[in-house]
Amino acid sequence: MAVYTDITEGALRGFLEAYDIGRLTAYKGIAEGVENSNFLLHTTEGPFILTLYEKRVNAADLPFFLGLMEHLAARGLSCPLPLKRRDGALLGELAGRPAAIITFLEGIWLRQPETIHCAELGRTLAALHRAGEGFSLTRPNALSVGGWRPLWARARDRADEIAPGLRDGIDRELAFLEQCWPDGLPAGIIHADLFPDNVFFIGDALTGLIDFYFACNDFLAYDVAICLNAWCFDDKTGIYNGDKGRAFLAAYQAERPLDERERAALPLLARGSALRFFLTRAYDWLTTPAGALVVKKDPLEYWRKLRFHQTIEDARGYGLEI
Ligand SMILES: Nc1ncnc2c1ncn2[C@@H]1O[C@H](COP(=O)(O)OP(=O)(O)OP(=O)(O)O)[C@@H](O)[C@H]1O
Ligand SMILES: N[C@@H](CCO)C(=O)O
Repeated sequence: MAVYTDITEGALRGFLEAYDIGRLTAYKGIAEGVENSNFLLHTTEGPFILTLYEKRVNAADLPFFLGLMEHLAARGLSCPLPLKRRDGALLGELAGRPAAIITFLEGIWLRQPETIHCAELGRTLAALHRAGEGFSLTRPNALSVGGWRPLWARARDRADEIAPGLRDGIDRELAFLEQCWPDGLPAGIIHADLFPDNVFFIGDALTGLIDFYFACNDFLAYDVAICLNAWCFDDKTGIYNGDKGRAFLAAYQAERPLDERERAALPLLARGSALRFFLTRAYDWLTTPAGALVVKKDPLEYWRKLRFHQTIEDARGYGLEI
């Protein structure tokens, strides 16, 4: 559930006076998501999404996230557009939290994406990378190689409670990745959390991307590796699906071919991105109190994916034609 901060109708109506979006006719909290509080609003002008930014989002990053959505939407990417208040600001305050209204995107996210959806994703990820060019603000990726050790330090001592042997396994992997992490790959704006729950479809057509609150500047191929992890493994068996991987990579490359260095780095980037999601999940797993309303995500799913990537010698292992 993700309504951490409740709002009253009176406060909401007051907040909406700063906008030009018609009269409020209904609103309700949205249960999905774990980071922020989201509400679906209906006004006489249509549906909108209201987001109250919670503690894990650094308020200093909000101009980057909101500005980025504006930049991408202006370049034709289908993503929410933050609405300007009458005073021109994108951000206001509601119930003591920074708050913004963004446009509503039609579509639903797919619990079991198929090969055709992975191809749509590849095409759109490349479009996102192209559309991000020229965005004037920057935000380093706090969850890339430099951020992993501090995160690990907060989970390491209790890691074997998740599964015996994890502490040593992750120690070794982290040391290896810190030593071998590539540098100088093509970089730009990445989404950094493009999981199926952040991608909407109607039928087989991709209608838009949401949740840019991990977006940052990093290697573009790191985003590719995140998607291989999040989209191309079979949910039930945990086995890598070469058809999905091939379709995703071919569609991406049709719009933005990976260069030789990116291809060579793909297995490492896939290991790193699996470690990144393992670490945040492990931390949450160990620190979220029992009985909390948020559903904890399984860190071991990402440990298993990481172990698979350790066996991959080159990008052909993911279905990339070389
Ligand atoms: N622009 C939008 N149009 C339609 N629905 C939206 C939009 N933005 C958010 N939603 C709905 O709100 C839900 C939660 O949004 P979102 O994933 O951004 O929340 P979050 O708490 O920041 O997420 P996460 O836990 O994935 O980091 C989505 O699954 C979707 O149902
Ligand atoms: N997509 C992340 C959650 C944070 O958005 C995960 O599956 O671990």
